[in-house]
Amino acid sequence: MSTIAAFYEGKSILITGATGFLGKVLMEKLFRTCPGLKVIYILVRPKAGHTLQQRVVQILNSKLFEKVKEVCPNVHEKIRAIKSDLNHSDLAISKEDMQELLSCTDIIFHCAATVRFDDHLRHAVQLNVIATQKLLLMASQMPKLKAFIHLSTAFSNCNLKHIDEVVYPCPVEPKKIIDSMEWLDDAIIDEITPKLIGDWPNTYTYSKALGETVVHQESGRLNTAIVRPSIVGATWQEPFPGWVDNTNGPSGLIIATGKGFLRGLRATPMAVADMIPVDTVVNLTLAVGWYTAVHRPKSSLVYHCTSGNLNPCYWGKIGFQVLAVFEKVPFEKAFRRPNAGLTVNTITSQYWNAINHWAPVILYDFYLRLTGRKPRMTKLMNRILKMVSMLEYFINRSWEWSTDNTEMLMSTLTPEDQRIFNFDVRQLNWLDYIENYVLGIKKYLLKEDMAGVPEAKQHLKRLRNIHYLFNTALFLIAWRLLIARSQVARNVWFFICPLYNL
Ligand SMILES: CCCCCCCCCCCCCCCCCCCCCCCCCCCC(=O)SCCNC(=O)CCNC(=O)[C@H](O)C(C)(C)COP(=O)(O)OP(=O)(O)OC[C@H]1O[C@@H](n2cnc3c(N)ncnc32)[C@H](O)[C@@H]1OP(=O)(O)O
Ligand SMILES: NC(=O)C1=CN([C@@H]2O[C@H](COP(=O)(O)OP(=O)(O)OC[C@H]3O[C@@H](n4cnc5c(N)ncnc54)[C@H](OP(=O)(O)O)[C@@H]3O)[C@@H](O)[C@H]2O)C=CC1
Repeated sequence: MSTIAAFYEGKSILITGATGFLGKVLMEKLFRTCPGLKVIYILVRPKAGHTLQQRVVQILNSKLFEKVKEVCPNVHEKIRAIKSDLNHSDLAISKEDMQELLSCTDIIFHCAATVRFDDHLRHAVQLNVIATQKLLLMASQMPKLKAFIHLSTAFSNCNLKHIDEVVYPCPVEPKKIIDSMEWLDDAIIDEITPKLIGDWPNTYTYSKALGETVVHQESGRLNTAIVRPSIVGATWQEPFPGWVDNTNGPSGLIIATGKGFLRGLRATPMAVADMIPVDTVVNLTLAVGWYTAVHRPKSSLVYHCTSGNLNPCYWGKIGFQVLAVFEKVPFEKAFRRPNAGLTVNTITSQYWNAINHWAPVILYDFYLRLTGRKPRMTKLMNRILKMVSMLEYFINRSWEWSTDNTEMLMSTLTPEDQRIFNFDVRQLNWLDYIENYVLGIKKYLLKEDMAGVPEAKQHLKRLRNIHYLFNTALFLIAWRLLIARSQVARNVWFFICPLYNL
């Protein structure tokens, strides 16, 4: 039997962020491979008019959990949703629930976070730093606790080029930042945010760095570990390839490209695209949970869950493959034919924005207005270009992450655990992975049926014809204007015309 699965047998596990992208895959894998676990507590907040129970049922009824139901039919009995809001100063957990958590929890996986790049610093600090601190305080009162595993990001030190598996000191102590958030008003925070975050590109990466420091400071008293994934993408293998359920990171850009809105990106084709499949992150995280609890390393360890140094892929290659998949399996109802380019040149990128991004949507919105409909394309384009501008930082640079701890952990696993909890990215075939990723976006995010592919191809043919017609009309108008204004153009025209009459 798998050593890791045996370890989780009979354990009570607390997961934060279980309703998120990574949290769902973590829960799924735990239930599927460790059905002997006692209970998974999840901290959930009611959201969008859905109660806790409704949110749990929604997750368990999703496609992601189909295999779990076969292996662990009583899964709903093993999941216990605890009402909590991590934005709240006391995490808004009831006294009874708190009592149960304190006395029963064996392991904590802290995944909850705000991953928005443009979040207000106050909110980012509240969730990614203060809530982490509160959870650590809770953890310190848990007599049975064996390990506290904190999910961070490989980009928490993206101000450095080479990043080791250590917690780097922050320029300002987290405590000082937390204190200042209490008395500064939003406007002042807005003003000082750029100075505070310094070399970090956004409040997300900055607050995650502070969060790590908070975990590190507690590591003397608690058995902690930090997992740092890079850009998390769709599942590679488990429970099936290509599963994804949000538009963060590459997914949003792939949709925008496939639907024909995004026609160019300011990106460096030879920059390393350090993506990592979500199931790989989950496998490493579960192995880290086991190792930290059983081997109790003397100091708290950081694990890089990255692909660049073991099996590098590049944005140019990913871009080509994404477009190649669109040729075979296009998305439905595209606005324009998917065709995009990468450039490192800012002027070219601005030109593309004007001609390829703004001009078509402005024209289309004008047409919608003329036909009495509500214009909507300029708003959408604004959102896409905002997303692109936020991601540009990450697609124009390469980082080097050392992975000594992660490789050490891999060598510690039994061959069976290396297979069941596989996090060896050297085995990943990028072209296959990207193909499944794009198909996964189509199926699970856009909910498009493969039966609609012939119609989608037909639609693209119609768009191509419209494109040719439009270009021909544009050329004729331009030529006509030129002839009217230039003697040279008229001479060329009269020279060519007789040739046509021959
Ligand atoms: C030699 C040259 C060869 C050239 C070949 C040619 C190749 C060209 C082809 C190109 C093909 C495409 C290639 C893909 C490459 C992709 C590159 C991707 C780069 C990714 C880098 C990521 C770096 C991450 C580093 C850190 C990792 C982490 O640790 S954290 C996780 C990452 N976090 C995020 O990604 C969050 C980022 N998002 C945000 O911060 C915000 O969303 C926002 C600021 C961007 C936008 O905020 P806004 O308030 O405007 O919108 P929001 O509230 O978020 O959304 C509103 C609703 O709209 C939906 N939405 C958003 N985007 C899309 C979309 N694109 N498509 C569809 N729908 C979208 C969103 O879901 C919301 O819907 P509701 O929830 O229903 O309201
Ligand atoms: N996705 C990625 O590319 C990467 C992610 N990571 C890290 O992995 C972790 C998980 O990320 P991911 O799953 O992608 O993020 P998601 O945005 O998908 O999930 C975030 C989770 O946090 C929960 N949460 C947010 N605010 C609160 C709150 N106030 N109270 C209770 N719960 C809250 C969300 O709950 P709700 O459903 O109620 O909103 C959700 O479950 C994060 O720590 C992130 O930093 C690291 C590297 C890359």
